[in-house]
Amino acid sequence: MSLDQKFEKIFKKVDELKPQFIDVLAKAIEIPAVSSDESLRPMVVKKAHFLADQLKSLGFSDIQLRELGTQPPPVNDPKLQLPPVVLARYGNDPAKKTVLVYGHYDVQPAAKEDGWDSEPFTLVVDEEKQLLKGRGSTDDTGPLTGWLHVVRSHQEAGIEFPVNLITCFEGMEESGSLGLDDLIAVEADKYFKDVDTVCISDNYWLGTKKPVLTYGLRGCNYYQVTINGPHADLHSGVFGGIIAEPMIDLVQVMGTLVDSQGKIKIEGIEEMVAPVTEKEHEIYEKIDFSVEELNAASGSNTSLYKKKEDILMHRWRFPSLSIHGVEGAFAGQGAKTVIPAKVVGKFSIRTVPDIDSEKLTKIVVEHCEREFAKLNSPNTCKAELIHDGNYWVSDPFNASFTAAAKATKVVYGVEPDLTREGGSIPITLSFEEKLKTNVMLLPMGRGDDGAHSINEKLDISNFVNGIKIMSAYLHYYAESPEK
Ligand SMILES: NCC(=O)N[C@@H](Cc1c[nH]cn1)C(=O)O
Ligand SMILES: [Zn+2]
Ligand SMILES: [Zn+2]
Repeated sequence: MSLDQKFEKIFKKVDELKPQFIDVLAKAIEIPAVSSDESLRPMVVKKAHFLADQLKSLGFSDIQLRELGTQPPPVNDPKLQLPPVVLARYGNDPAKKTVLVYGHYDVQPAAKEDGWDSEPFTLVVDEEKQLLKGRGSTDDTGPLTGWLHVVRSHQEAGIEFPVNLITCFEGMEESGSLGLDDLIAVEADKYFKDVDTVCISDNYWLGTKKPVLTYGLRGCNYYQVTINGPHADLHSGVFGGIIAEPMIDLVQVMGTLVDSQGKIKIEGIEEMVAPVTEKEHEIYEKIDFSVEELNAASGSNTSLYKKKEDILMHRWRFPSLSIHGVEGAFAGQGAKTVIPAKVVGKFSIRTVPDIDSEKLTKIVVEHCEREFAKLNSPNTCKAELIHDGNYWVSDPFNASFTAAAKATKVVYGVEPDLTREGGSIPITLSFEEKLKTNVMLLPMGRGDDGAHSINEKLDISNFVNGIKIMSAYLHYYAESPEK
């Protein structure tokens, strides 16, 4: 049977099975697997078991829920267990290539009060807009379950699976992939011994129309600054003006990190960024993107840059510093006259070549300490790294990218753009280095999916076509003469 004939059968099955695939996604999304919320850790574990059950019913073998030990500090509960990594195999034929598919089953926090139109952990199938709405729909439960549907479509279409598949599904990606590095190192010569390539579907098209393949990610170093003052929250009428307020100190320290144009004000970071090369400019010219698409995705007109090249460079190859929030501060409605006793400011820096993570942390911590010292406050200040994750840049013309480009052409009828991504998948570089294989990023969703935001969605066409691309990719990769 020719590849085209195989694709016809598989794609037909994907279309037929769409309602069942959506049903599996709905069940997975129902589990609020928020890795950053310690109280929800049992839910993250529950989702791991849900996936293991799905894999079992599909006939995967050697299914392991691998424990990673306790979560390292800073953490409230020092005995908090990390969620397990779900390892499984589908096929073990030495004559076939082996593809490791990575995805994460944990999600970002979400609450209706944040502004969602519906309950975030109840999948909404919007027939009118043809989209699936719910936390994790695009990041990353939708794409992760896509791999399971690839297997089922092959089974029901009666097409031999072209490769050996290994899953590595983790539950801490949104919290820095804690513990996974060590597991990959330990299993490099065991469970992952025969892996020829790694495919990750956990990012998005740049815009809304053109499919992309991704060959670069920024890293992410996440920090917290804790300012400790009085023993308890106090009445601002009784104590205001006569005690040193932690929140006043914190906003001053945080105010020295970045300006409103996005320029990082911490000395020593700019010097570590690799210079822009002449050749690089050509890359941006070819990419299909505009400021209008950025505005549409952000739902605003707040872009700091108007030119495509500036936007892409600042998303892909320059660092950025974002301020995320303050734990312990009054954040409700109304006018509570409180002086918070202890506040924890959270910010992260997206890192790029050639920023050294350890050096960056030293610079950041010293900067915060220096700025706090200037305040002459009797409060205490501690700045620390919560987690870091490496940036990654690859060759976009290896066998895996070539196979994915062919698969995209078969499904969408166009050559994908080759993009980098502003976001991070902390474990990507570890796979490349520890397994000595290449890694390819094959996004399923679109740039306006609202990952990490309210009303996160995945277009039904992206879900269905994504499963078809994943299927075709495995066939093209299996046929490729190189690894
Ligand atoms: N889809 C990838 C993603 O959202 N990654 C997170 C990873 C991360 C790092 N630190 C906290 N989360 C991202 O924010 O880019
Ligand atoms: Zn993700
Ligand atoms: Zn995410």
